[in-house]
Amino acid sequence: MLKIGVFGCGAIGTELCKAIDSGHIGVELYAVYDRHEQSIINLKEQLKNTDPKVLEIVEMVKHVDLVVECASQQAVYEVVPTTLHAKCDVMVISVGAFADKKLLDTTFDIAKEHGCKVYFPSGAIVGLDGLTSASAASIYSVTLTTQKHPRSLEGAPYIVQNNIDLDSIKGKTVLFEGMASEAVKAFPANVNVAASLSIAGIGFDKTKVKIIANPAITRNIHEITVEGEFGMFTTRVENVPAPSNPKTSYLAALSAISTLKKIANPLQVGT
Ligand SMILES: NC(=O)C1=CN([C@@H]2O[C@H](COP(=O)(O)OP(=O)(O)OC[C@H]3O[C@@H](n4cnc5c(N)ncnc54)[C@H](O)[C@@H]3O)[C@@H](O)[C@H]2O)C=CC1
Ligand SMILES: O=C([O-])CC(=O)C(=O)O
Repeated sequence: MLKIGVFGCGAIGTELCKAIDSGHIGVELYAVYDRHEQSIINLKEQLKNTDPKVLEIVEMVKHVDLVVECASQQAVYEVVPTTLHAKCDVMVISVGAFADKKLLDTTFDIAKEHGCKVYFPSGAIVGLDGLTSASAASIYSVTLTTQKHPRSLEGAPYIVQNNIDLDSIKGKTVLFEGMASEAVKAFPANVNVAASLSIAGIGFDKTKVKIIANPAITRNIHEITVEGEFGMFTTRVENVPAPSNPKTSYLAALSAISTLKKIANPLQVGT
């Protein structure tokens, strides 16, 4: 059975570990890690059947087949190279880190050299299957429009640096319009989805992103429009936020769970 290490015991890591613990995925939860001990304790309290070891990444990769990074863009710099050098596969949730072209290129090179896989789940968006299919021919444009409640944007570097008072936003307000390369740095905990779109499609410097604060909504809304040689499609998802982290959509946790199921399953459905 595939041995899994989960790096990051927050909203996504906890849902993923609970799903593995339920026995429905068919993989073994071998180890977990978080820089906050309390997050590990909280996660472990929710497991009924397994008691994973707590191992830092350097130790974790000696024992597992696949590491799931669900921590932060900063963690990707530590977790991904260490995992691949140990000849383990890695699933990355904080995909925005790969706006750093050097990191993306290095990751590709190490993975290729060691015959490892790097998985980027669809996360909180729908439509990556269509974009992946469409990218076998020319893609003309990819646009992401994200709407979140102002509370979900708290602490983002863009908000802090521009002294934006989120409490004063009373109606639907466009806060950011630009390319994915800037968006994932400006809102690192809000639009990692822009990074997955960029990697699947036409890259970080051509994928357009609009971020809207909307105090009237309770869900995280992501709309995607893709135009290309294949024609055109639009998708829209209204995501229920994860209970313990309103920045994150519950669908992102489900996407990590489903990607793990896909890895463990001999049948592969979808693009
Ligand atoms: N690809 C996608 O569609 C989505 C990606 N995300 C990203 O996934 C990641 C996880 O999301 P959540 O579980 O909601 O976050 P969270 O904030 O609930 O949990 C993250 C956990 O990782 C730990 N952590 C962060 N950096 C660390 C480091 N360098 N070393 C050790 N532990 C570290 C934190 O202490 C925290 O317990 C975040 O980067 C988030 O922005 C979130 C939603 C959708
Ligand atoms: O969960 C979401 O709605 C999207 C998100 O936070 C991200 O992509 O970082």
